[in-house]
Amino acid sequence: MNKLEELRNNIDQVDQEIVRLLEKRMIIVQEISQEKQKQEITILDASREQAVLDLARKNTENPAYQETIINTYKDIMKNSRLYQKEKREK
Ligand SMILES: O=C(O)C(=O)C[C@]1(C(=O)O)C=C[C@@H](O)C=C1
Repeated sequence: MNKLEELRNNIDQVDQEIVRLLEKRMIIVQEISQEKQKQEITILDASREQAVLDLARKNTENPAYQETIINTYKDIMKNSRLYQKEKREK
């Protein structure tokens, strides 16, 4: 295996874990969504999103990766809101 293939194999393994964890996160999002619907709470909670971003920043060890990881989290939460919105419309 050449170096590029080997590195891409490493990414595939990490991605497998990421997908597993994202699915785990979505199961919780689904439960939160139902609970917020029951309590008639809006989907967007800006202060909670800020807290999630603060924690992600704190958990990032290498400052060089911070911006990328924060942007990824913004995307994750944007899609989490989209999922919740689509569920409510059904
Ligand atoms: O914690 C919530 O209330 C959620 O709906 C979950 C979540 C998230 O994906 O982390 C999504 C939307 C909210 O704006 C805040 C956080």
